[in-house]
Amino acid sequence: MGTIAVLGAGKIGEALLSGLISGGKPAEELLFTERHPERAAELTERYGIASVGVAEAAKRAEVLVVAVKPQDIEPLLAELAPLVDSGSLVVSLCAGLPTTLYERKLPDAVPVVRVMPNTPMLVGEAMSAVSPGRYATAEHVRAVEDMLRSVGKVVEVPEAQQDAVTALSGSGPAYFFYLVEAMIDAGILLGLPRAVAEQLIVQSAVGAAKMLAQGSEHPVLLREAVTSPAGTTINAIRELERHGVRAALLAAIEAARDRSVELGKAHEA
Ligand SMILES: NC(=O)C1=CN([C@@H]2O[C@H](COP(=O)(O)OP(=O)(O)OC[C@H]3O[C@@H](n4cnc5c(N)ncnc54)[C@H](OP(=O)(O)O)[C@@H]3O)[C@@H](O)[C@H]2O)C=CC1
Ligand SMILES: O=C(O)[C@@H]1CCC=N1
Repeated sequence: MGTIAVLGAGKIGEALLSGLISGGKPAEELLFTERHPERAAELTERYGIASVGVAEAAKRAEVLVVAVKPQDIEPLLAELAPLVDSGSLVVSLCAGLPTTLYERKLPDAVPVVRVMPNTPMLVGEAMSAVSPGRYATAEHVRAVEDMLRSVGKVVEVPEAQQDAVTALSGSGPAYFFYLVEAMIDAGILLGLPRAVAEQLIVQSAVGAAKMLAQGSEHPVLLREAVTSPAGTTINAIRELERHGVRAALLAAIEAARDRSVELGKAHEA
């Protein structure tokens, strides 16, 4: 894949640029657009990547990655429409926005691939789900998957599943950070120094994640192995069940899915 331009270098845009650089992509083959000059200068200084306008991005890049908030999509598509054609490749990272929105607002036959990544791209551990739009060929999908594989893992899903994916893995890192934050607070409650509580919980999270990633045992078995008869863990599990933590997670992720659907509906014709 040649030059990639990220349109909107905020949190996820920067995570992608940073991950691609760490994955070996030369800075000369990356571009970004950004509406705040100070932010643009900061990113150029940090990664050596040039900031350009949308017109130059469309002219120089083979792949245009849209990473603006869904609320900002309409003016960007209006700007892009006269600049792209069927030889371009547009990749959307935006929660909720269907490929049909792009196909409606851009000229005929512009290929669009919808992707839901997550911020662990920054450390080469993203989980990304990819869905081709109407005009995207297998070759386009392969190119996008190759790009995403350099910053983590990739699955292809039917586009109808993207709102669920967004709620699960797009937002997923936030749930783990929230859990870690709450567990560190518990350490403070029990009288541990914050730095010690942080180290204990972060390393426990890393260890648990590595065991899960190995995939040799189901999470239920891994949890059971920690839960000794008449021991400490079962007392904690009883409290988690009593406070409805499992039901809270189901409801939380369903609410995130509903918001993704709503973001897409806001741009229906
Ligand atoms: N953050 C995450 O974990 C994930 C985010 N996403 C998706 O990625 C997209 C971006 O999210 P996130 O990075 O969190 O949001 P941010 O607000 O951090 O980033 C978006 C950036 O785009 C800028 N921008 C808006 N319009 C334009 C434009 N026309 N030209 C150039 N820059 C523009 C914004 O400027 P300004 O600051 O002025 O608004 C902002 O800097 C969203 O659609 C989101 O759904 C997907 C997966 C994960
Ligand atoms: O919160 C959001 O809307 C974005 C999409 C997935 C993660 N962050």
